[in-house]
Amino acid sequence: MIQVVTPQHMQAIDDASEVPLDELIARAGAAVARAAIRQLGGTYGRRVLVVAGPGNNGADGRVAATRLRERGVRVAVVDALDLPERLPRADLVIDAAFGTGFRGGWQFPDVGATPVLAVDVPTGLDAATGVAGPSTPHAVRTVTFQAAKPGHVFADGPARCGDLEVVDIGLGVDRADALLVDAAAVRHWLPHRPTDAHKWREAVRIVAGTPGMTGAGHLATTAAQRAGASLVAVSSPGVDADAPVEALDRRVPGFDWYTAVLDDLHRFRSLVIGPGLGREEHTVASVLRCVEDAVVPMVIDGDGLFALAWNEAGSPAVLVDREVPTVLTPHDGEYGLLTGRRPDDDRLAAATSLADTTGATVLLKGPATVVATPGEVPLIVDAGDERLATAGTGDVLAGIIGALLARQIPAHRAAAAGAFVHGLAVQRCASVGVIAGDLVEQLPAVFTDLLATDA
Ligand SMILES: NC(=O)C1=CN([C@@H]2O[C@H](COP(=O)(O)OP(=O)(O)OC[C@H]3O[C@@H](n4cnc5c(N)ncnc54)[C@H](O)[C@@H]3O)[C@@H](O)[C@H]2O)[C@H](O)CC1
Repeated sequence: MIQVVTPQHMQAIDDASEVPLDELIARAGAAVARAAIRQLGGTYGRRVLVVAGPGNNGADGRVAATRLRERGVRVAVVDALDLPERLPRADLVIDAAFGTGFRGGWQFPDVGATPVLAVDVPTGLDAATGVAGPSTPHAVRTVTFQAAKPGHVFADGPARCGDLEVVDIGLGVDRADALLVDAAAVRHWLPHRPTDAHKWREAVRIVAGTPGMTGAGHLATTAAQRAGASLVAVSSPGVDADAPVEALDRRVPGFDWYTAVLDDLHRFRSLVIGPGLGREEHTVASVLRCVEDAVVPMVIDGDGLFALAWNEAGSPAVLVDREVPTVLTPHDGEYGLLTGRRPDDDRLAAATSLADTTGATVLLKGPATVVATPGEVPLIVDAGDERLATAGTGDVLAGIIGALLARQIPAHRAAAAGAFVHGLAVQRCASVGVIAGDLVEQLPAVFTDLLATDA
């Protein structure tokens, strides 16, 4: 997994390093020059313009300029604080104006259609949050050093950075502030089905869907099945319609259904509760009883999160006493319900603080999803895309995580692996018109490919 380190932490790592700054800059600049040559597809006859600022980012760019000249590239360097009226023509612009030390108020020049290679971060992109300033260029590639920064993965970061290259310049990272989840990690986390498997061994209990919202139960159930649950029993309170044929259809009344759910919950390995349950007072009461008394790991999603938020004592009070893992899956609005405030730009901090106050694993949904668990390094999943922003995809994610919990994967990894395969599933779908059920259909192939790949 790629390490993610905040800019402040990276500064501390730099300060503590025995490698002199000049040497770090020499290594950084050489890496930028190599990336530029790859981007140009050669050196002969190529022209590069370096926009170099007054700090270390500019110094990286000036070293790159020297290296490129040594390789025969025609290089012009312009001072970011003294830009000429007309920029020299070039095949590639290297943005070495400002990096993590940028404080705003400077405009990157208009370079038209010339591709931009950014050093560390495109100038104006906040390396801590990914929020771009008004003139931040859209780089085709960004070369950063030693570790990715949160700004590369959140908010405007991915669109402004282009392809991200993380180069080792010889700094020891003492600890990562987060890790970017990749296929190798998820493959490593997935257990093999034991030869003595039986259908109750990885059984998932689902409470989802109500009259008019029956799709939520269906999607969570089929997702859990396709993510490897050996058996799924589903209840959609008050619904008088068949569950998917392979699932156990546990019909429960619209009120006080918690007794029926808790009755034989010990036979299951996880409980998914919340999708499409509605927000009635009696529903809140049943959800809370389940959260208090459920003896298995659980995923609380959608209206289940609403129920937590409307508990008079507050959600932390219900959750901290649970002795088995809990995964909360809020989007920003649900996070706001739970905490009284939507997450701000620092999404790592937002997810971590909710995890710390509740003791739960928090999966904060977004274009880059954050998974935080007390005592664990936060995980970031950026496998999905905007096609996931459609009705029912959250129900699918909850079902997948329920299955992974039932397969005995620890909650932190189950949540991140769930988000990762959810993202891979959408990558296999059509570019337009994707519906949540399409993701479910892709899951067996996603798992098969993940397990088959060498790495
Ligand atoms: N471990 C690493 O990742 C390394 C990264 N390196 C590079 O160093 C920069 C950060 O360097 P720093 O000098 O701290 O910051 P900047 O170069 O971004 O600029 C600071 C410089 O600029 C002035 N300034 C800031 N904003 C403005 C503005 N709007 N107008 C005018 N002047 C401004 C500020 O006053 C300072 O003088 C990092 O991004 C990497 O590229 C090194 O290679 C070492 C290892």
